[in-house]
Amino acid sequence: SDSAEPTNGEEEKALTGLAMDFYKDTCPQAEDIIKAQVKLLYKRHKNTAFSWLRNIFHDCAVESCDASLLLDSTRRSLSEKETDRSFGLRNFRYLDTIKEAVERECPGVVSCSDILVLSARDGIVALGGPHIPLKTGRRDGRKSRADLLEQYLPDHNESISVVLDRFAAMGIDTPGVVSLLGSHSVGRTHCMKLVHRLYPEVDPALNPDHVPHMLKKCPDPIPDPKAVQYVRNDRGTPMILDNNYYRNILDNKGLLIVDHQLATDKRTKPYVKKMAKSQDYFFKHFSRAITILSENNPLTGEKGEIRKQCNVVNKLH
Ligand code: HEM
Ligand SMILES: [Ca+2]
Ligand SMILES: [Ca+2]
Repeated sequence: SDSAEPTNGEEEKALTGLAMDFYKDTCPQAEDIIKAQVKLLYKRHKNTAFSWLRNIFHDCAVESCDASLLLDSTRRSLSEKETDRSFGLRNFRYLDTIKEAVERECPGVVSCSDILVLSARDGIVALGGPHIPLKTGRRDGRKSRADLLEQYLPDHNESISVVLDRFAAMGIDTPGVVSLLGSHSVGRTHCMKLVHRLYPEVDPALNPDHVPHMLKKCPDPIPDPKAVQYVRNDRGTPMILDNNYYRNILDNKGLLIVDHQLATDKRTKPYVKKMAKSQDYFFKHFSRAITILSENNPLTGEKGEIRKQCNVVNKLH
């Protein structure tokens, strides 16, 4: 018979520790406050939405969605933010703004990891992407995972095999990976990560029509790491999370080696083509993959803590 019990919030919590609207009793306004802050901050600083989206990858894919990404360096440990893989991550101060707004209503209740995930969710909507219902109830970790980071985050020139393996380990399949890379439909890439495709010779895989623009934006073979020199990831619709990325990479205008490989590898190319044709198909897989990513190995129950300030762990008394 089909008499499966409908699951309610309590049962959900018992299974994964995460639940829809986890704070409904302890801070019912939490999600509305976050949404309102995201709207306000996005209006003033559009590119903070790129950061919110990138954060969910850089936090959740490294062991756990535990806000380890947000910790500052201490005398004893290097922060994840200061590693090479994190190059270009920015706008952390606006997450602090959101946290402060939530703390004013409900001090000590809502975790930085949930704020990180919900700001990504609401940021995706601001960028024109899908609304993705996501669970909450994550707690914050107490240590930087800078030492493990390279095991989890693929580099810009990684092979597709390695990329697929790393995401498969989190339960994300091939179309899921292809959809997540669609995030490179917004934002920018610094010349630091691009010059190896331009100097000493231009990578013949690059579309010759795209090269003059890249050379103009990145005129130095060895860019000053402090200079803010970059190329926009998607020249067509740089501020919108849409499927234009897939048309770019099929047209050999992908900036990173991984972007280019995604459009040429026989395992990923069929999905790239489908996503280039159908925004709905892209959004469907993107929503599913973001959900899985956001539920990667959370700290729940008694584990971890609710950080008071997102960039430092709580003091133990
Ligand atoms: C194989 C996996 C990936 C690699 C190697 C990769 C690498 C990079 C690199 C090198 C940049 C340029 C950073 C800069 O120079 O400022 C970048 C930008 C970006 N990435 Fe990825 N990425 C990957 C997957 C993802 C995923 C899964 C997401 C989101 C879920 C994402 C979101 C973004 C966003 C939004 C930007 C633009 C950031 C900005 O404008 O500040 N990336 N990525
Ligand atoms: Ca983490
Ligand atoms: Ca776009």
